[in-house]
Amino acid sequence: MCTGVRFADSKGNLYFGRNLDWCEHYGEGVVITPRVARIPSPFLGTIEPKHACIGMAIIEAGAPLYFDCANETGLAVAGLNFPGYAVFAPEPVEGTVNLAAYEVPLWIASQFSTVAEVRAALDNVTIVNKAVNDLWAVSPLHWIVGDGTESLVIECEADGMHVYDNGLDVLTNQPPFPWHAENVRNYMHVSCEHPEPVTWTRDTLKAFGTGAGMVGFPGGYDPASRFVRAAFLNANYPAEEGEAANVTRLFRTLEGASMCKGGAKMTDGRYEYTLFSDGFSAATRTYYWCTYEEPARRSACMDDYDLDGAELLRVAAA
Ligand SMILES: C[C@H](CCC(=O)NCCS(=O)(=O)O)[C@H]1CC[C@H]2[C@@H]3[C@H](O)C[C@@H]4C[C@H](O)CC[C@]4(C)[C@H]3C[C@H](O)[C@]12C
Repeated sequence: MCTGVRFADSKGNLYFGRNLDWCEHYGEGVVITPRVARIPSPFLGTIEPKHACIGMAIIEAGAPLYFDCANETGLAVAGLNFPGYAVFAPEPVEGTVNLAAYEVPLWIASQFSTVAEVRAALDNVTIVNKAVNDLWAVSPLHWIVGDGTESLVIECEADGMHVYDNGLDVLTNQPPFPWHAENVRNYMHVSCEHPEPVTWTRDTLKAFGTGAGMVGFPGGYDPASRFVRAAFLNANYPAEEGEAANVTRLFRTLEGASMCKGGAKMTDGRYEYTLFSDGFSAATRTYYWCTYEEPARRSACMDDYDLDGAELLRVAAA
């Protein structure tokens, strides 16, 4: 499973991150796509970035296949698993902007600077069931896109593409986003406030202690439980000042929905767990990440690299 989260600081700077919950690595690393890079694209010919991007990716056939990425203007996107629901167009559709599913994050982050721009552009986009080559299958993903103001969700199903405004600023996995947005209503009673004593018949009931208002908060690793946890924490986390405190907020919120080995097995018997967490701060144009084995956060600031180059920069292994 995966979980994505977005929020902004008091100045409107985007903080956006995700957990990558899975059972194996793909050789991924932190990759910068500079502005002069020309990325081969099956339907567009090339993608010519308007904005430099940074994110977690593998590089295949000259293209950065981003799991998630962000750009220098403060727009970010993450792909999360959506199996059983994701259906992409079998063929490109003439007269539309045709994107292979693997290039959606790069296209969004390299071409746009706001969610509003992305929403408008998606009116004329077809996401095609096209693999980068014979080595990699098409992943059944949906995407969360965020900026300093808002976020949206893109889901392609058998009945076409859906673009949802996301008033909770989180995403997990299946079922589709509207189901999760309804399901959170089952948890409206969950509160971070300390409950006041109440009288039942002749007894006065007092809370055992802190957290009493959270009884009923779902603890599971299933997508619905993680969605509620991330949405609650994202909504209730107190506003913070400064980069360090906001990055801590991002990673602690993600940790609230993360998966530990031993909790959930995949159908093949392997444990699924949070291989890594990563995130972007638009305030400092810095990408942060940490892994399951090494929780100390590492970082790469876009300003420290040549964003006007033509070559993809693999900054670090995950
Ligand atoms: C497995 C990852 C999603 C994790 C997740 O959401 N798990 C949910 C588990 S469950 O089903 O809901 O049980 C996804 C997210 C991004 C994906 C990767 C990116 O799309 C980049 C390339 C794209 C290529 O087509 C396939 C390899 C790949 C390197 C993808 C492998 C895999 O599908 C990734 C890593």
